[in-house]
Formats: sequence, C-alpha cells, structure tokens
Amino acid sequence: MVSGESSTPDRSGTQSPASTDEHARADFVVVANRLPVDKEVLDDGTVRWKQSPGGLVTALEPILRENTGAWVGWSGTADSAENPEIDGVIIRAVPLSSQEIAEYYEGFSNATLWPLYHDVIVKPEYHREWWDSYVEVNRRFAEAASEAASEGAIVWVQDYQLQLVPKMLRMLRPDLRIGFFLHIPFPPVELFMQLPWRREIVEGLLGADLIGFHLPGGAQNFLYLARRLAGYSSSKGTVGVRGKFGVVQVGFRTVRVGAFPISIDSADLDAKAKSRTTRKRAGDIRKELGNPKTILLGVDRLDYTKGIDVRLRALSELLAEKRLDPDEIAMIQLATPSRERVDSYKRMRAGIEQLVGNINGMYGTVGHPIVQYLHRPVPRDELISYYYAADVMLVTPLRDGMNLVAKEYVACHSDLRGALVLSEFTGAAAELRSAYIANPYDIEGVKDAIDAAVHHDVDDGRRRMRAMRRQVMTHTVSRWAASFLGALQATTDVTHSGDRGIDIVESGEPVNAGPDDNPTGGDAHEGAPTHGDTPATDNTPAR
Ligand SMILES: Nc1nc2c(ncn2[C@@H]2O[C@H](COP(=O)(O)OP(=O)(O)O)[C@@H](O)[C@H]2O)c(=O)[nH]1
Ligand SMILES: O=P(O)(O)OC[C@H]1O[C@H](O[C@H]2O[C@H](CO)[C@@H](O)[C@H](O)[C@H]2O)[C@H](O)[C@@H](O)[C@@H]1O
Repeated sequence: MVSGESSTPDRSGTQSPASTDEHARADFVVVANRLPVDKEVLDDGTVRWKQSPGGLVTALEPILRENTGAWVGWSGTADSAENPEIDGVIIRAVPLSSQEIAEYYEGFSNATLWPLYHDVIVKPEYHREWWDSYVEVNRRFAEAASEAASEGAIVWVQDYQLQLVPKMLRMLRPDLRIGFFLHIPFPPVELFMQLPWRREIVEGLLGADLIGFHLPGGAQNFLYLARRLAGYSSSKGTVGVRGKFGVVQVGFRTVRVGAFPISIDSADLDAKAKSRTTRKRAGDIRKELGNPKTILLGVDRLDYTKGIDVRLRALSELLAEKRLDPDEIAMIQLATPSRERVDSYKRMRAGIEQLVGNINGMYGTVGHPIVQYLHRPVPRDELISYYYAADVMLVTPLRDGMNLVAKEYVACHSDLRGALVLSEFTGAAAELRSAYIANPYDIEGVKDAIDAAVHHDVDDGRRRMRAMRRQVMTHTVSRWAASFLGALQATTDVTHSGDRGIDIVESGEPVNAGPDDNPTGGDAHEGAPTHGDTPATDNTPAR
C-alpha cells in the first residue's frame, strides 16, 4: 500500500495530494487508458481529482482497493505526469500531448475503433496519422507497464484503446503474465475486416496469455480472425462463460480466449440503496417532481451508442397516442458529458436536446416539464437515490458491451419494486432475461416495452425483479475479476479437448451460472441469439 491520505474519489470532485514514490514496483498492474481519477484544473488554478467516467472505472475501482497494485493510465488532461495518490494503489500516469489526445484518443480510439466495434452506428474514420499515434501511445503505455511491474508480475491490460500493448509488453518483459480484457463488443468478422490495420490488432492482442470478452460470441469472432488474419491454429468449438476457453497456438505459446461478463459491486449498492438517507432523498426527488405516479429514468454517458434518442422518441409517441398520461409521469435523463470534441458526439447532443425540448414544449406545463435533463455527472449517492426513486429504468442502447447501469438499477431494488426496459443489444440482456427486452431499432417494440413496464402487474413486476436480482447479487464484479485473474494464473487443472478448446473450473463456483430466471438451468450466453459480440453468421467455417 502506498502511504498517505485516503481518498474516495467521487464524480463531484475529491482532492488528492501528489504521490512521491516513483520507483515502486507491483506484483499486480492494471493498464487502462484512463486512471481511475481525472484531473481537473479549476479557474483559480486549484487541482481536483474526481472519479473518471464510465463503467470500466466503476468496475475496477473496488478491485483495485482490494488488491494492492499499480494502475497505469492517462489523467484525462494534456501533458500531465502527476501521479495522484489513492489509498492502496500506486499510480503511474502516462502523459499525453494535445495532439495525441486528438489523434490517439478522440481519433483512432473514439472515431475509428469505437464506431467500428459498435456496429458502425456512425461511420468509422480511417486516418493513417491517427493509427501512427495509436501505435506510439500504446508503446508508451507498454513501457510504463514494464517499469511498474515487478519480476513475474501479473499485468491486466484493459480495453480497445490499448490493443497493441500485450504484444509490445511481452517483447519488453517476457517474464510477465499478461491478461487483456475488452470492455466493448468485439465486432462481427465482416465489420472488423474494414480495418486497414486489422492484422496488427489481432497480433497485438495475441501477446496476452488470456484474452477476455464480455460474451462468448466476441471470443469466437476473435478465434476465427486469429486463424484467418494471422494464420495461427485456433480452436473451433463453442466458448463458454467463465470456463471452456478457446485457444490460439502462437508458436510455443498457448493463448486462451474466454468470456467473462463484467458486473458491479452489488452488495455495496444494495446496502446504500437500503439506507435511510437514500430512501429519504428518493422521497424528496419524487416530491420535487410533483409526485408523479411513475418516474422513468435514463442514466448514460452522452454517447450515440446508448440510444437516448430512441427512448425519447418512444416516450414522445406514447404521449401523442395517449398511452401515457403527461399528468402521471416524469422522466429524468442524466447524461454525463463524454468525448465532447468528437464530431459525432457534438451532433448527437444537439439532436437529443432538441427532442427533450420538443417533448417538454408539447406535453409539459409551467413548472412541470415531462423530461428533466441534466448534462453533468451527479454524485454517486445522488445517483443511487435516483435509481431507488425510479419506477421504470430505460436502458435502450443500439449496442453496448455490457451496460452496468442496468445491473446497478436492479441492485438498488431489494424492495422488488421497479421495472427495467432493456435493449437486446446490450451484454446485460444475456443475463437479465426478465427485463422488458426490446429491439431499439423497432420503435413500436420499444413503446410496447415501456408501456408494459409502466402498467405492469405488481406481482409480475416483483417476480421479474426477484429473478434479475438473483443474477446480479450473485455475479459480482469481484467474481468477474476473480474468474479472469484465476484463469490467468491457472497453469495446472486445465483439460485440453483438442480442437474444442480448454476447460477450466472456476474455484468453488459452478461454471456457466445461468441467466436470472433460470438459476438451475443452462446458460443464456451460450444459447443466446446472435447479437452484440456474438459471432457473425459465418464465423465458424473457414472461408
Ligand atoms: N456518479 C455517477 N456515475 C455515473 C453517472 N452517469 C453514469 N455513471 C456511472 O458510469 C457507469 C456507466 O457504465 P456503463 O453503463 O457500463 O456504460 P459506459 O459509460 O459505456 O461504461 C455506471 O457505473 C454508472 O453508475 C453520473 O452522473 N454520476
Ligand atoms: O474513457 P471515456 O472515453 O470517457 O469512456 C468511458 C468508458 O466507456 C466505455 O465503457 C465500457 O465498459 C463498461 C464496463 O465493462 C461496459 O459496461 C460498457 O458497455 C462499455 O461501454 C469504455 O469501454 C471505457 O474504456 C471507457 O473508459
């Protein structure tokens, strides 16, 4: 543990002093584009550190506190090499210049890879100078990881921004055990093939000992590409969840490929949502909204993948058709600012704010708009009160790797009240099968799902919530990390099944625990219809 003041970073802002020990090495190193805290310089020059946005940090932060280790990442601002101090973690900041932020982060990561991996909802841009910057920054992250890791350490590389790091790091430090986890969907083969640097990405990932995806389909797409693009022999059988891995033979090394659906710190949320303060605040929120019969809630980064426009259109039509009564409902949409300098994000923001304005203009009254829209992050405790207050949670992404918000909502409802409308194109839909599942491209289907959720029978609602909670409360983020890290460390107890991959049994827990409403049965992940990072239709036969 690094000595110093303890700090609990919060999106609302927390001070943190700079760390002094620049030579400490750790046995466990997380490498992610972002540090768990973002640097913010206020107008008066004061520096504040606040929790970084997004599910990756929310998911890893509790693990980080449990495992003393190092975190290599970027501070969120240009040219900052400051290492903020967080209790229990050695921070290793990787400075990025303004040009690198524009080319590596906003460019290649978020205007090339992000849309390509999210079903090309907007058109990916391919620029050679962005790629060059991506290679250079990945090299710098690999060097920083190499310097932070002790002999034989475990290094866990995160996400699409750093897909070249595993190979680069292996070349620098063959003694390390390297894991990689992709937090966003891995695309269908046909889409991935657009990428001019597709082979380099596949080779980069294959530097890892274990490559993890949220869903088996992503793993299977990758296994096919390792064969087709890099010419390695790879297993062809079905990949399971947290076990039954695929394998790629890279020279003398065997790289394992598996599915590890991420989750949340369920017990913590459950406890916080039960607290008197949360419940009191939730009551106040309802009063402030004018005591509507039904509160609808959306919580997202302001991202075109999240389908915020989808739910607003559906709401507007339901009001127009009088299937929802404007006197009985209120909607809160929390929209955390995200990637604001990327063009597609600017366009989307304007569109969403216009939709909010239209709905309020048509159906609101003075002092009582239908949609309360906040374009800023709210403190975590306040967010939990919103979750608890909400009668219907709207999660309607066009594509999402997992979507932790859906799981957080469920964890906050030990009272079994509330209903979840969930896009079938989220990773979460494979587990939360008792939600009101909808296809976000089918507006009538989304309207029906919202209508059903708003008007649901209380007993049916309780049954659905109970089933979802069974899933969420037993599949926690620490179980996610333990299953990934356990597999990464496993050298024995593996059973080779020839062409079909490797079976590893998660210690003390059943492999392939099922979806919410099928606690004893099979696994939704394996039998799920092909969507999200599920295989492209032709990813199994070699072409
Ligand atoms: N404190 C706080 N957390 C937020 C806010 N908006 C979103 N989050 C968190 O950000 C995470 C979003 O994760 P996820 O749904 O997986 O989507 P992602 O943004 O694509 O990673 C969840 O843990 C949310 O609780 C906010 O306004 N305040
Ligand atoms: O760092 P940003 O550019 O501000 O973006 C925030 C994070 O967004 C993405 O989150 C994903 O990870 C979640 C946890 O696994 C998952 O639930 C969600 O579906 C994904 O979209 C991104 O993958 C992170 O790298 C970003 O930090």
